[in-house]
Parts: sequence; C-alpha cells; structure tokens
Amino acid sequence: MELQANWVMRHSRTYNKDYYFNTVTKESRWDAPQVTEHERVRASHLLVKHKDSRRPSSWKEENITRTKEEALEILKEFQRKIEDGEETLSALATNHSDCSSAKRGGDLGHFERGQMQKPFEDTAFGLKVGELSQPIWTDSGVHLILRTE
Ligand SMILES: O=C(CCc1ccccc1)N[C@H](Cc1nc2ccccc2[nH]1)C(=O)O
Repeated sequence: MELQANWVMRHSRTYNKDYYFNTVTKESRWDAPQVTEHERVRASHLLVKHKDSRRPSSWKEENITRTKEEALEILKEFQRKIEDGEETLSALATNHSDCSSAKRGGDLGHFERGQMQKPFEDTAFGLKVGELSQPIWTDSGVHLILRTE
C-alpha cells in the first residue's frame, strides 16, 4: 500500500503489532495515514468550440460553424506549438480560446471536484502540476488543460 511521504511502517515489540512513524514530524500512529488525492486544483485551458458545442458562440466568433474534426485539428496544432516550446498555453488561450477565460490567459482559478464538466474535472485532477493534457472533449468543445497548482 502506498504511504504518504515521510511515513514508514515500524513494528512495536511491546504490543507485537505494526505502527506508522513520520520520520519528519516524529509522530507515530497505529493506523496508516491515507493518501488523500488533492482536494482542489488550479488549471488553465484552451477551448476550441465547434458547431455542435453547447454554446456555439464566443467572444471571438458570434456563430461558430467549424466541425468537430476541424476543431480538433486546430487544437492539435496549438498542442504541438506548446509542446515544442514555441508558444505558451496562456498566450494561445488569450488569442484563440473560445472560453471567456481567454481574458485571463485561460486561467480558471481553483476548483474542487463537482464544479466542472466531468471529463474536464477527471483530466485536471489526473494531471501533475505543470503537466499539459491531451485534447479532451466536453459538451463545450475540445480542450487542452494545463494544471498550474
Ligand atoms: O463556462 C465558461 C466559463 C468558465 C470560467 C470559469 C472560471 C473563470 C472564467 C471562466 N465558459 C464557457 C466555455 C467553457 N466550458 C468549459 C468546460 C469546462 C471547463 C471550462 C470551460 N469553459 C463559455 O464561454 O461558453
């Protein structure tokens, strides 16, 4: 079983049973400290909408008519530029994201589970800090997500 950082399992001869010891805080416990996943994360994203998006309109384009396939091709080009270090997600989101968060470089702020559309939430909570997602689909369109905290 995975233990939280700095915790080790020890054996008590007095009680003849295992216990858990934190090598940093010197705390000891009978029960194993559970690894809790992050309660909340912070992320930025770049959204490309398509004609079947929940709201096929944005600050950029009053009436969005591109197809899902076209949206994905556009997003994959952005993904390549970010992965090559040619562009940052923030700069591309500012100029090209179909979400109102474009005005904040794509920053969505902190959020907990239960606040965003499920595919978006699951991807964001599955990223390490600084990690960029693969293109993911929600009812809003297709997104790239960068976990920032
Ligand atoms: O829902 C919003 C606002 C999101 C937001 C949160 C926090 C700060 C700023 C913006 N914008 C939608 C597009 C959109 N759909 C999303 C689905 C998941 C995450 C972000 C999303 N953004 C839209 O513009 O149609």
